[in-house]
Amino acid sequence: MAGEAPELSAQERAGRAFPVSWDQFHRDCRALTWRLNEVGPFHAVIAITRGGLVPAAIVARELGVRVIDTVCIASYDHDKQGELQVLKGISEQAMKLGGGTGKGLLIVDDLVDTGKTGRMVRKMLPDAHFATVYAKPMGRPLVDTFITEVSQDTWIFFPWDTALSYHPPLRDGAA
Ligand SMILES: O=P(O)(O)OC[C@H]1O[C@H](OP(=O)(O)OP(=O)(O)O)[C@H](O)[C@@H]1O
Ligand SMILES: O=c1[nH]c(=O)c2nc[nH]c2[nH]1
Ligand SMILES: [Mg+2]
Repeated sequence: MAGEAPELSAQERAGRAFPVSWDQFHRDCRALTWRLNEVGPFHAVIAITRGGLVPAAIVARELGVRVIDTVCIASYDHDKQGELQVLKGISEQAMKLGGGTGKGLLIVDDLVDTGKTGRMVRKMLPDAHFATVYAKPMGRPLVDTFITEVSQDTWIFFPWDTALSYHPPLRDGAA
């Protein structure tokens, strides 16, 4: 409708930016495994795709877990949150390893934001341990182990979504 303000994306609403480099992400994943090592051992890692794939690989390597499964969920179209869609569920084999309830399984994602994605996977595996690298306050209660909390109005920029680019100086005309 004419005159109506365009709907802001979750990223635009966030306001603050938290860019994460590959180095930083690797360090944060390693820090996460230090904590998880106190909780395990785990029979398998379940990565929430796609964001959970990178931390799942690092965590599984550090913890010596070789069984990795995925639960494929789509919600954000770039930065707009829509209805959750389960594109692929947890495999029968991984379900069996977790005794049907997820006991001894480790769910890994890059972050929890509103908690919508995490809540859906927790329902599938109520007894699993849920770990994320980053957590925002709304999703935090769902997570068993995480490394860094950022405010709800922060958008995290992951290294696989970004590239180096020119950044103008803070003061006008200083370029
Ligand atoms: O707590 P929530 O508000 O549900 O948001 C968190 C989820 O959003 C992102 O995934 P996304 O749906 O963008 O898909 P992707 O992992 O394929 O990028 C992120 O990787 C988490 O899985
Ligand atoms: O790259 C991302 N950064 C975020 O902060 C976020 N929250 C939900 N989904 C997200 N994706
Ligand atoms: Mg995701």
